[in-house]
Order: sequence, then C-alpha cells, then structure tokens
Amino acid sequence: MSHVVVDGLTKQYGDVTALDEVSFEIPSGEFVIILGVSGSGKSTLLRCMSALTQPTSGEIRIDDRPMVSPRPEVAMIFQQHNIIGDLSAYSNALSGGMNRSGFFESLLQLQDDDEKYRALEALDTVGLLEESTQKARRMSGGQQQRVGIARALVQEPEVLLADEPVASLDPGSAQDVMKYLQTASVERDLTTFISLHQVNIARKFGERFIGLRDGQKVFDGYRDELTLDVIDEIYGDIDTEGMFVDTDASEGTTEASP
Ligand SMILES: Nc1ncnc2c1ncn2[C@@H]1O[C@H](COP(=O)(O)OP(=O)(O)OP(=O)(O)O)[C@@H](O)[C@H]1O
Repeated sequence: MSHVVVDGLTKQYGDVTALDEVSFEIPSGEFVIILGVSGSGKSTLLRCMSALTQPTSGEIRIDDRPMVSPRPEVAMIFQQHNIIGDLSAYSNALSGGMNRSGFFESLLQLQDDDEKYRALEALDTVGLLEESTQKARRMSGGQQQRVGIARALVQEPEVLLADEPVASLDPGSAQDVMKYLQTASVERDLTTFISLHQVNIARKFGERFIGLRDGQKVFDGYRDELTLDVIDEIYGDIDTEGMFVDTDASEGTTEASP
C-alpha cells in the first residue's frame, strides 16, 4: 500500500497545457477513478504518475519519494494491453516479473518457481487460471485486458495505474475487467488509479473520483458527492447521455442516481 501525493502538477506541450497545477492526496489503498472527456489530461496525469512523462513543473510523491523515474512498485496498464498474442496467458503474465528476473531469463522463461507461482496466482486473481495455456490472441478483448492486469500484478506493485482499460470493450466485458481490477486492488492492498470516460461504470466501481477538465482539477471527492451537477461540471456542454452505459441489465436505466 502506498500513499500518493500529486503536488502542483503542470504539463505543457508547446502551447497546450495538458495539466494545470493539479494537486491531490490519496491515502494508501484507495480506488480512484479519473474522469474527464477526451483531451482533458487523464493520460498525461497517469503518465506523469508513472514517470513515463516528465512534468513541466510540480511533482508526484509516492510514499514521500519523488517519482522521477519509473519504479517497479508502480505498474501501468494501457488501453491496448500490449500483450504478446503468440504467447500464452501464462507466459505473458510471467513477463511482468522481468524487473526481478532479468530480460534474458524472462525471454527464455528461466524464472524460479516463486516467479512461476506469482504468475499463476495473478492469473487466478483475474479469473484466468484455467485459460493459462491459451494463446493470448485467441482470447477475447476483455480476457486479453485481464492478462494485461495479471502481468502488471506479477510486477508486485503497490500502486496500479490503468489508462482507459475498458475503453475498447463492450459493456459486459468492461464490467468484468473493472470487477477484477477492484478485486485485485482489495486482495493486494493496492492504491489504484483508473481513467475512464463511462460515467456509470465509474460510479459503480469508484470510491474516490478526480474530475479533470481542460487540464484542471474540477472535482475531488467520494461517490456520494459525485452528483449530476458535478458530472456536468466535469463534462461541460458535452452530451453525457452516451457515457451512461447500462451497468446492470436489471437496472435498465441510463440515469445516474445520487
Ligand atoms: N505527446 C503529446 N504532444 C503534444 N500534445 C499532447 C501530447 N500528449 C497529449 N497532448 C495534448 O494534451 C492534452 C491532454 O491529452 P491527454 O491524452 O492527456 O488527455 P486524455 O483525457 O487522456 O484524452 P484521451 O482520453 O483522448 O486520451 C490534449 O490536448 C492532447 O492533445
């Protein structure tokens, strides 16, 4: 578990201000959803938090240490899951431990039994133990994303960052992936940050929410504070109706209830 501080974070790309003095503090173990329209700065925030992108000013501290370069305890999951289709789910998961076992050992699968056990345990966490020998490319998009989560878990992170992990999935698979991310976060005491644009899914799974608009933080609060007015503030004039996907067939509603 890790405590995360984002302090006056600004990222400038030429004339574009992708992040503008964003600050917040997240206690260990919280499950945080970052909400905002396309271009609001969600990816830039997560990339700065993982030190894949350097901020123009401000800093991120994880357990009081400035995040100046990537660290193994901070894992990132991408929308395009970046897994290798020709390898099995197990081999993909196992490669998450490369920071411990080394590149060549990982390539030749010479990891020790502990690493192999970690990979199986991670596949179990994402509900894919029985599919572990299946080639990744034969799996559905949702399953492939779960393999990507397993690989991140094998890294043994304390902070998990996921950039739009369900953007390309159908609503059912999106919910499955969110459920497994939530399970992993609880089981492993992870401080978790997930960027999403689907409001209903965010409300269903999120605990704490950071709302970004034009690079500025316009909301920071918990689920009961995420009212329709707040959602309007985050999304501005954009019609949010399409972002309210059904999260439960029995609910049959496209409206957020407070
Ligand atoms: N490498 C880059 N070079 C130049 N501009 C960039 C770069 N990355 C992001 N931007 C700009 O910064 C702003 C924020 O982009 P960012 O990708 O962080 O937003 P986002 O909310 O994640 O959007 P999306 O959901 O479409 O990825 C946008 O105006 C974008 O065009």
